[in-house]
Amino acid sequence: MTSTTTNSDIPERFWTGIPGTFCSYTASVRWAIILQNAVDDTAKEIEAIKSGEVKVNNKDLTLKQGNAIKNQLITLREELINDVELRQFTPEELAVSNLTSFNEYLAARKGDKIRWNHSEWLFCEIYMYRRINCYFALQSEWTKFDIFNSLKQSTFKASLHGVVELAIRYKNLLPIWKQNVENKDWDLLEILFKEFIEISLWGNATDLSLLTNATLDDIKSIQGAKAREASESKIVVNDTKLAWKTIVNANKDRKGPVRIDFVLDNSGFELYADLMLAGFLLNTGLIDKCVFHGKDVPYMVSDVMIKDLDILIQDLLDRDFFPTGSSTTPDSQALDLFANEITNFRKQDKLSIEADPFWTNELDYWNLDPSETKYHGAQMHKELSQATLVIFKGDLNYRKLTGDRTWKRTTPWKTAIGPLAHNGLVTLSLRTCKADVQVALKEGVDEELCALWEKDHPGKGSWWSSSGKWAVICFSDGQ
Ligand SMILES: O=P(O)(O)OC[C@H]1O[C@](O)(CO)[C@@H](O)[C@@H]1O
Ligand SMILES: [Mg+2]
Ligand SMILES: [Mn+2]
Repeated sequence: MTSTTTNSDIPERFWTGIPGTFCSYTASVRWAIILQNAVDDTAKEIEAIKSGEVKVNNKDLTLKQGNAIKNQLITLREELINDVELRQFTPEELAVSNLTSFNEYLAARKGDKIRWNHSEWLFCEIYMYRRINCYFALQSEWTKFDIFNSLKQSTFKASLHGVVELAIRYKNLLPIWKQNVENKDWDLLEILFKEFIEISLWGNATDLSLLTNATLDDIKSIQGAKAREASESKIVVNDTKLAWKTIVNANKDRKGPVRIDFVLDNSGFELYADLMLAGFLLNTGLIDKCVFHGKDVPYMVSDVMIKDLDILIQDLLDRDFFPTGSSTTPDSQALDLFANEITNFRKQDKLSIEADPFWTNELDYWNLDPSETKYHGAQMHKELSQATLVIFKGDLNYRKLTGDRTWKRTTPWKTAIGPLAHNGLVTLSLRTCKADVQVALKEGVDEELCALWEKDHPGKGSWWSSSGKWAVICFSDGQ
């Protein structure tokens, strides 16, 4: 595993005890809120079962188990608030979930007395979601219950405006895409690639200003460029052109099927935006196959599980979920068309979704390398090596790519991603910035944005990178 960084100059990871960081704020404030929401949503499910609104096989047992889970979550929240030492997973928890790597981590640091507010952020945050998941996995009537599903669904439902906008744009562009399969207008395709990359990038923002009812001419017009310029100004590192070149080269000297993999982030609108990008790439013939990598357990509140793709398609076809009038209205037809497109892609095996345990353990992506043979790092590296390009979505993936370390913010991307810079994977990180870690900035950019953010957030200027208001698009050719 050749890496451009030697051990000595690899900085510490972000630590929940560093005062004044977004990381310590997350540990001391936000996690307790996330846990309280889980308690509340469990209580709501229990009430719905009691009232008969939710039908279950064995009502008494389900209610008894539900109350046990609710009390365990309340206790976990108290542990967090009392900043107790993190315990190992028990043998019965290990029996239902892949968690040995977490116990190894804790055993190796026994002396450090790892506590909630005294731990590496990356490990501790993921550990918390695994602790939550164990409570459900250990109760026979709750093993398939996704405690975050109601939040995932309510957020997606609220995205109606953006969902319809995108579906109509897709329907309008489809004929143009199909015309480009044989003789490609590469300039046009590049403009559309940039547009759909930005749609996927900003996935969780539903007010996609790019998506006014712009016609194709608008996109190519000055006005379109102005709209794109506005949103591009928030992208402080932008390697889109390098990713585009990779796709063009793969098309021009086709040595076999062209495949793009997505290491997914959030379900709902972000997954929907990812499907739009996949639809563009598949319908123009730029790629033959798209592989989505989701999570095997509920994770980071909103991350995609395989069942969430099925639910998304059902939601698009459900006139109650998205009230777009009768099935003959233009909006309903656009949603139905898109849902059927995705269903057909899956039937034709042009789109598949998988969920390996690697994506929900605490290992950072420096372990996405042939050298990691214990927890599927090598296996996933082999799997992703079949792709022309691997797109990593969102902030947590970015934190795992960079090891969530306290790098100088001008650290080159290829330094921050360690072995991934040289182990053959061609990668693109599409990240809305929601954490302290930030690299690959040009000289002066961080100072400028810190000063800007400081104005309205005294003492927290550097939290601009945790605000979700800026984004980065970072490419590595893996060579
Ligand atoms: O869904 P995303 O973009 O990965 O964001 C998840 C991020 O949200 C946070 O919880 C915000 O702090 C981070 O811990 C995490 O990296
Ligand atoms: Mg996420
Ligand atoms: Mn996200």
